[in-house]
Amino acid sequence: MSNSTVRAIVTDIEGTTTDINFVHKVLFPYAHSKLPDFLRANADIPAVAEQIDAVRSEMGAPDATLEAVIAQLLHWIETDQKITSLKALQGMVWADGYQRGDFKGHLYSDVAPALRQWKDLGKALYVYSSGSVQAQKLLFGYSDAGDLTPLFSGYFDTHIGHKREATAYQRIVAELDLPPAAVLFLSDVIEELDAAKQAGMQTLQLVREGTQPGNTHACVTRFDEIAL
Ligand SMILES: CSCCC(=O)C(=O)COP(=O)(O)O
Ligand SMILES: [Mg+2]
Repeated sequence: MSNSTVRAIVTDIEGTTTDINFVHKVLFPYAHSKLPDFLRANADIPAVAEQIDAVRSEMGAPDATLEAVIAQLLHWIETDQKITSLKALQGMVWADGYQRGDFKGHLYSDVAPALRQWKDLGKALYVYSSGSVQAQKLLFGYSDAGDLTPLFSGYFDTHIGHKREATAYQRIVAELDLPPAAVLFLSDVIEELDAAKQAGMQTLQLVREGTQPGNTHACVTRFDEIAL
């Protein structure tokens, strides 16, 4: 058992556990190519219809045709918008890709061993990503290190709030029922770390290849440099 003050760890995905290139060069293009036909085929399924209506609402166009909705979604993918309805629909499309073996969820080689070690030390592990909870479970469930979902106690997406807003982190610590200072947030993005720190959480920046280190949060380049 560890004596560290950290009792729970909340990790970002893109740029933290996972190469940004996997998200931008594999997942986003896959969604871009498959989403139009997925929507045309499944628009009447209630879970899909609900997200299509949410897109219309986000567009401020309640009567938008399905083709207009598709065009909007493709534009949001191209411009990497973190819009909850887009993220939900992407998760549905990626499910097919993972299940068919078109790709596996990329994890840096240091991630799975560290997660297992932290879990063995009694730390509760959570994910917080702009990707939907379904997309998070798929990435860790079909990861290139195997199914890591049993390691996690919970998942948060933009339903809890946006990642650059302190209120999202306040809600997460309330859900965890822990003092904020007992929760460590890991991310590559300074604005996310700033928001988590503002909520009272401990923070660490992951400086993976291509990430610019900041000077307001402690930095590591790999999960195995994190001593708990
Ligand atoms: C959950 S895998 C897909 C990640 C994603 O869609 C995304 O927008 C990345 O967001 P993050 O908050 O992990 O940087
Ligand atoms: Mg990130």
